[in-house]
Amino acid sequence: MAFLKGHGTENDFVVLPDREVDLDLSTARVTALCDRRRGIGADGVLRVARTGALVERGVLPGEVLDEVAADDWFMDYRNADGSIAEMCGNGVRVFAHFLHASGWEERAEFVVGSRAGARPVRVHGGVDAGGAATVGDVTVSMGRVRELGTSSASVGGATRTGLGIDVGNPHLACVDPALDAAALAALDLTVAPVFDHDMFPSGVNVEVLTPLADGSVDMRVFERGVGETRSCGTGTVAAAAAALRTAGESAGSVQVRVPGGAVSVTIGPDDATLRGPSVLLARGELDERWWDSLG
Ligand SMILES: N[C@@H](CCC[C@H](N)C(=O)O)C(=O)O
Repeated sequence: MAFLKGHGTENDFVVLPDREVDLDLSTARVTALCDRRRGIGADGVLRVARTGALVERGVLPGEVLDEVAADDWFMDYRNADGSIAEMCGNGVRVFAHFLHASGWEERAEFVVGSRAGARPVRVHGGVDAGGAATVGDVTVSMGRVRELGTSSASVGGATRTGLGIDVGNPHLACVDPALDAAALAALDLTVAPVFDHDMFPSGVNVEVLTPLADGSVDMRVFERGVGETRSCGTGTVAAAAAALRTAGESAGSVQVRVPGGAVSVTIGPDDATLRGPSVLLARGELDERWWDSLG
C-alpha cells in the first residue's frame, strides 16, 4: 500500500493513491495514520481517486456528479480525528502537486472535486518542471466566499469577535486590533475554542489574526477535527476576507503569514484564489498487516 507524505505551509498530510478505491478509511485507520507516535503523523489524510470510482464504491453519493464530472479527480479528505471535512485549501495544492509528480495528470490546469464542489487548480512551472519536483507551486480557485455574520468565541485566552465565513467549510475569523505578530505568536492555542453551536452546528475552524497592514496579515488557527495547525488554506481565505471587511473593503489581495510560511489570497465578488507552495517529502509502503489490524 503506497503512501506519500506532503505539506502545504507545514499543514501536513498522508497522501493515499487509491485509484481503485480499495481502501476502507475507517476512523481507527485515519487516526492511527495521523498519530505522530504510532503512525506516520499528519493533520489529515488525502485519498486520491476519480470521482466516478468513489461514487461507484459508495464513498460519495451520486449527487456529487451534479457538480463534479466522473472523470475529475476527487480529494477525499479526512481530518486527523477521522472526521470528514468538505474542503482543505492546503490539501488540494498537495493533491494537485502529487498528481503531477506521479504522472497521473499531465495538464497544468484541471479540476479537483471536493465535498464543497469543484475546485479548479493550476500547477505553476509547467508540466515538466512540476513533474518530478519535490516543491510545487499551485493556485486553487476556492469558489465564492460567503459571509455568515458576526459571532464570538473564547480562544487564545480571551473572548474574541469574528466574522463567520463559509469557504466550503465553516470558519470564524477573528481580527484583533490589539495584536501584532509577536503578541499573536505568544497566544496559547492549546485549548479548544468555545464557540456558538447554534451558529456553527457542525463545528468551526477558528482563526485569530492581526489587522491588515501593507497588504498582509499574520494568522494562527485552531482547526476543527485537528487542533492548532501551522497553516490552514481555507482559513487563510477566511482570514483575508475578514481582514479586508474590517478595513472597509470587500475585495483585494492579501498576503497571509502563518507559522508554517505564507500564501497569497485574492478575494473577488464571485471567487477567491489561493496560491502557495506544496512539498512532497517522502514516499513509502504501509505494512498491510498493520493496516488490517486496525480494522
Ligand atoms: N487544513 C485545511 C482545512 C481542513 C479541514 C478543517 N479542519 C475542517 O474540519 O473544516 C485547509 O488547509 O483548508
